[in-house]
Amino acid sequence: MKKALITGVTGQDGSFLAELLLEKGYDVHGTIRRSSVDFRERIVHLEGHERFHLHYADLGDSMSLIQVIGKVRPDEVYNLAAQSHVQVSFDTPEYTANVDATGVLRILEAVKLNGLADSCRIYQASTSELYGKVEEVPQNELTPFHPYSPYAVAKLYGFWIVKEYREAYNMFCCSGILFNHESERRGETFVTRKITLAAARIAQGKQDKLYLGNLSSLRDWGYAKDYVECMWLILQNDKPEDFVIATGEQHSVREFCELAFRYVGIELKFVGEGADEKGIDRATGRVLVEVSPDFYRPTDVVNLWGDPSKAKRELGWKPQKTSFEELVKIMVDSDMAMVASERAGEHVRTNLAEYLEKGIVK
Ligand SMILES: C[C@H]1O[C@H](OP(=O)(O)OP(=O)(O)OC[C@H]2O[C@@H](n3cnc4c(=O)[nH]c(N)nc43)[C@H](O)[C@@H]2O)[C@@H](O)[C@@H](O)C1=O
Repeated sequence: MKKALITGVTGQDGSFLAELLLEKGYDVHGTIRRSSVDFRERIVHLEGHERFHLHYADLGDSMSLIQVIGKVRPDEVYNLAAQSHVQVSFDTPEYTANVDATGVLRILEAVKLNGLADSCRIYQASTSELYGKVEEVPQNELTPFHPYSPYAVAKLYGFWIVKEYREAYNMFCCSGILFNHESERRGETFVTRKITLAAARIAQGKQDKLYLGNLSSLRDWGYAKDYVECMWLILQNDKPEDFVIATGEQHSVREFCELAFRYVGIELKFVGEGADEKGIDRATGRVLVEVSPDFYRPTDVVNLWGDPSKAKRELGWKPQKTSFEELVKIMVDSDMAMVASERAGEHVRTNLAEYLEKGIVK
């Protein structure tokens, strides 16, 4: 039985990957951080599974990583833990560098120090943010990087240190350069989930308005559940290599918004430009979407569009298994049900949604 260790198992990708690896018969170990609030919501259904195990560890703490890797002795490590919010990285740049850059080095060294350099395969969660202020469209594995946020600069170190350990020590370590990938489990402060949650709340009379930043920003959005399959495929490949994972399709934040509101029965019309742009309900004339400069970033990445040809060709991966339209529908349906339900924990989300609405949390 193969053993996998997933850092960041409580996140969107970690939880989907844990499910996939359990289905494939792996013994799955995940690392969690101590927190006074419970953030195990996405994995609570896996707890109690005989092949699912949790350990305390932190990417900022070498000793914890050396210990957990020494104890588990995994065949595969998936390093998905990160401070993953780009806007937050402008407020916490040093923390972001510690976790997203040096944290990757700590994982590599922990594997090496435990004598697993020849046997353990390592997947590093890299990102389309490396392309940042893009130098070509669409972006593939040969496109030059131009990171454009503290998050992206930290992730660039992660990418290069993985490449370095592969070449210097012959380790099987690879980066998946994943473009934006979303789902019903996406954190509520990323733009897609912020929109689907707000659309559901507005449709059910629980929120008045949605405040967003740059509506013209373009992204290549895929379904996270499809993308974790590719993480696994990258580690099953004959040789360690880096891959772009994307759908090959591009949409704006505005388009995402229009579609999400359409699914809850509201047709939006966008009028105005820049910070004055508004999304108006065609039926009632109510302004439902407004732009708030609070959500502008000091430097923003505005034109991401991935070319997944290499992953298709060499891994047999199928992009767009779930289409853009299906993705938005999955997220809206889930949020409509969640907002309508009175289930435990709802109050926590309600408060967060109110904070989002007021711009207290980005
Ligand atoms: C691949 C990459 O994907 C994610 O990073 P991200 O692309 O920054 O994701 P996001 O959903 O925060 O922003 C997308 C775009 O949407 C614009 N935008 C407008 N209005 C709001 C707004 O109100 N909130 C947010 N969050 N963004 C907004 C914002 O300015 C940006 O241009 C992370 O998983 C990251 O870890 C990662 O690696």
